[in-house]
Amino acid sequence: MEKRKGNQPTQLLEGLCSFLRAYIFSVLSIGPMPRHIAFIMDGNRRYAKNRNLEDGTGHRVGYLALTNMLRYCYELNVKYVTIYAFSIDNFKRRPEEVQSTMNLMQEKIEGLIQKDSIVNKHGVRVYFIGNLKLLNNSVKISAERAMKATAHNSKAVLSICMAYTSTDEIMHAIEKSCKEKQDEFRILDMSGAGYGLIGLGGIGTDNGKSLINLKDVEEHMYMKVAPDPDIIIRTSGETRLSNFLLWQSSSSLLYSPRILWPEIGFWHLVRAILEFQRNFAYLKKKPKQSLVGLLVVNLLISGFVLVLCFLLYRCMHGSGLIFLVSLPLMW
Ligand SMILES: CC(C)=CCC/C(C)=C/CC/C(C)=C/COP(=O)(O)OP(=O)(O)O
Repeated sequence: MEKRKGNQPTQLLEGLCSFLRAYIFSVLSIGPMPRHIAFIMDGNRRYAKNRNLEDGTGHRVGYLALTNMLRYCYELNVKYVTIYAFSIDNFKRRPEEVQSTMNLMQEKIEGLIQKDSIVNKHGVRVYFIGNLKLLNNSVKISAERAMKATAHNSKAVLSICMAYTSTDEIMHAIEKSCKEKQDEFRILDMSGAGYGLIGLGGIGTDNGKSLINLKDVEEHMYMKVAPDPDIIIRTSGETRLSNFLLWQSSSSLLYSPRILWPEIGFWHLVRAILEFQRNFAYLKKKPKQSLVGLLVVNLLISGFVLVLCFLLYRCMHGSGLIFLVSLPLMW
């Protein structure tokens, strides 16, 4: 009984926050919305180091930040989310560190399979993207189980890039495409039907046609499960892509807030989307639209947030005067 009473203010606050988010999201939706957001979750170890926390704590807090981000994305109806969870280069870290990161990943992947997990709650299908052969056996089995367990979910797609780099993805796609073409030739060779069906003069001939084309390669990219990302968010202020989605990011907005991944929050996502909307015409090569709509969106969000903060402050402290005085500092 006591427990329920103690939880009431928290529940009330949570309800208020989700109402506030719903309002802001509906205002944001006036503008063009991203279909696919990708995250480079940079700065987990630095977060722990800056706070003298144990090794690995940064990644645990980082996972909490990730679940919040996913929730906001799904509330916003962003259908595709991709995360850079572990790069092939990360295997070069100290073996104990790699092992403890893998243990954490496995624990979290197992968590995704649970009925009440964030992905099952929102009907999200999970894909593990990358050279999964490089993962240790138990993590690989968990990843495969999670893909199978969520295969019936169809509302959204979460791509978890593990043992991934873009160069590896591109090499893999080219190798697969060449192998596929070689197999086609072999079958035609054996049948004696000639190469007319695939429009080529056979292996080794130079008739001006490529052996493989763009479509073949794209067909074998790991990331073919999602459209190209509209926004890539990389924390810790870094503006490099670090071998992440290089093939897919030619028209993506890169947003790099100067915070470490565990510190990422709702407002960073809102800012990234506003930035995407501001640059939409440039990114998508569409004719420029009037900025009035965006201005209205900004004003509506800012006005609403200010009024709400003012009311909250009044409820908690009796007077809103200090709030109004400290407003310029907060903004
Ligand atoms: C379900 C699932 C797979 C969850 C992933 C959880 C999670 C937060 C992974 C982060 C992994 C990672 C190597 C981040 C980069 O930070 P860093 O370690 O490079 O930190 P630094 O930038 O401070 O060095």
